[in-house]
Amino acid sequence: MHNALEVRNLCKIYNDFSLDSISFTLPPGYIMGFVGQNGAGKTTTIRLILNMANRTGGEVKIFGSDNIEDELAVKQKLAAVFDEIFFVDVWRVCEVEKVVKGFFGEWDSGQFAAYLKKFKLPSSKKVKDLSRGMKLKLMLAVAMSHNAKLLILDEPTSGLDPVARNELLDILREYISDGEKSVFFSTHITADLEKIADYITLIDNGKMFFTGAKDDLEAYFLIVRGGADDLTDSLKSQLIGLLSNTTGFSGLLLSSKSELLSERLVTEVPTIDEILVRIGKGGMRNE
Ligand SMILES: Nc1ncnc2c1ncn2[C@@H]1O[C@H](COP(=O)(O)OP(=O)(O)OP(=O)(O)O)[C@@H](O)[C@H]1O
Repeated sequence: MHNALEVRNLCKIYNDFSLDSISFTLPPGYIMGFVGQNGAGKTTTIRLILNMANRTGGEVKIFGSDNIEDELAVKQKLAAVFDEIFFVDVWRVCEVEKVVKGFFGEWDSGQFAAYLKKFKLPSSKKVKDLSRGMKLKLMLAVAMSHNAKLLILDEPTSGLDPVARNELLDILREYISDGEKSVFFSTHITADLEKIADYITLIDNGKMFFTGAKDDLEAYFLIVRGGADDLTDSLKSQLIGLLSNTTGFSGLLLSSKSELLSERLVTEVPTIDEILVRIGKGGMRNE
């Protein structure tokens, strides 16, 4: 069986930013969270996957098909939802279907009506009069009503209240429950990753930092704490997000570098939040 999404050595060069050899694999039936600081290159990666920007190098396969050579076939298999709504303000909810269904080969009217009902979307309201959460639900209803096998979402939960966020996570979990569909979503909200992501890909300043199962991410790093005298030069050069003062230090270390640790140091398993915060502070980079 093909992977839902395979990204290999994806590169994009802008004047002042390079996306450098991004690679990851998402199997069918799973959810992958895509994380990294502001400006890390998440939206750029998503735009390249969707062939909305020209890549400098690398390849993208969606259910085994190339995203450029087989673009038409690939587009029927995927659905994307961005932060901004692309429906015209004056359309009523009930009119959206008439306009969008022509774009998709396998539009399912019954499914769309079921989502409108489930999401409690008032069919007579105009798009401009919907709340942010309602607009997002409307975009999701469209995205999930044409039998797409891969749903790609760019920061879907940002700006939603906790109740709407939880609802969305439930919707995504239900969406993949048949084992054939997959979700790839970028986010800054680590609680969402903890709740629903099976896999995580973490990029930093356009470079790969980690990709793999969520549980492996936490095993991939250690938080190291020790007294000021225990901070050797070799350890210091490998620590990410080092915080130090006259009494001691703490930092993030790749578990594979644990040979640098002495018995006097204390180690802890970091949360995803801690990993992101430490990476944000800088230090050693995965070259
Ligand atoms: N069309 C473009 N032309 C030039 N530079 C661009 C273009 N699009 C994005 N960039 C640059 O690429 C870098 C990565 O931007 P991108 O939007 O991919 O980051 P991001 O990880 O999605 O950030 P955020 O979390 O803030 O949404 C930024 O430095 C941005 O200025």
